Amino acid sequence: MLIINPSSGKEKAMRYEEQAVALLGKRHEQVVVKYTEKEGDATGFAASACDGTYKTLLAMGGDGTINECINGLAEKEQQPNFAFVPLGTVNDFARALQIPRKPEQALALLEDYHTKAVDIGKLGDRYFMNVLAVGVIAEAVYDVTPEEKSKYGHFAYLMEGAKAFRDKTPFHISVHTGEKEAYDNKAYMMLVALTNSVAGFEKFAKQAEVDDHLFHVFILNELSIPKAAKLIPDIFKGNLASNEQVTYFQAKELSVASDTELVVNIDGDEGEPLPFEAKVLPEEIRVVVPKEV
Ligand SMILES: Nc1ncnc2c1ncn2[C@@H]1O[C@H](COP(=O)(O)OP(=O)(O)OP(=O)(O)O)[C@@H](O)[C@H]1O
Repeated sequence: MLIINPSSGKEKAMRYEEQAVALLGKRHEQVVVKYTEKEGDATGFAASACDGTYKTLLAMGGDGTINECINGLAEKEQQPNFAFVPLGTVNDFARALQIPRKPEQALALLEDYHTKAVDIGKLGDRYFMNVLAVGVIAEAVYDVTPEEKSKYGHFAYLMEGAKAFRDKTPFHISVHTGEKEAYDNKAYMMLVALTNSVAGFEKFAKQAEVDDHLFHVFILNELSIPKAAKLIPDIFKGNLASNEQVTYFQAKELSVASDTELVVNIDGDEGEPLPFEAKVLPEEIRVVVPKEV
């Protein structure tokens, strides 16, 4: 099955349809093409590709479309392998899996066809492949307009994030990992990363492997202006875990609560209000990746 979000990546997806169908046709007897029209379509199509007759699901779209496909595939018994052509602005999942961001090169992976089983996360009845976020950055994401996104790419998020920090107010958050209390204090932001790449910063969680069965939790627990100056280079260099304003730990499951009204951001989209529980589903999705990954 080929799922195309015709609106993704400045309408680039349609240009690659023919090439994608030809490549899939070399390996498979039949190719079914589905076009999304609205939110939820990709999830529905991906779920229908788990009926046992499909061997490969190829998606062409941004992180939103990929997240939707994962929501259709997760915890299904007869999952096809999942391939994708990243056509969004940020493409964190592609960065984490070293899937080329040039569409022709991403499509070429279908000729070599290596797969890797990767972890995803589950929160309530929703699944995610990249990141959960609580706090200022999470809210800043909603303020980024499509125009800013196409003009500044992932730096648009950083700019909104920096603006949000001006009006900083910490909230209280308590985090349990299984039975153990891992954090119970004030925080400005919490990020739970499954992959190294967050908001386009490939070293953000450099310790994260796509199949390590772990959440990598970063809590910004302090925010003083002189120290904040070190935060940005630490994000670029991958030293966030050892930054003195950051508490870092790993977990297989999390339960998170706050006495402030907060909403968790799931892979860049607005999710549920706190509290929430989340767990890793180890090696849940088989993704077509470059041989060396
Ligand atoms: N035909 C369509 N026209 C407009 N919007 C669509 C269509 N089909 C799906 N969508 C919406 O597009 C969203 C996903 O967009 P996606 O993230 O894949 O691409 P993008 O916006 O180009 O990527 P990015 O956000 O990284 O820039 C879906 O959640 C859905 O709401």
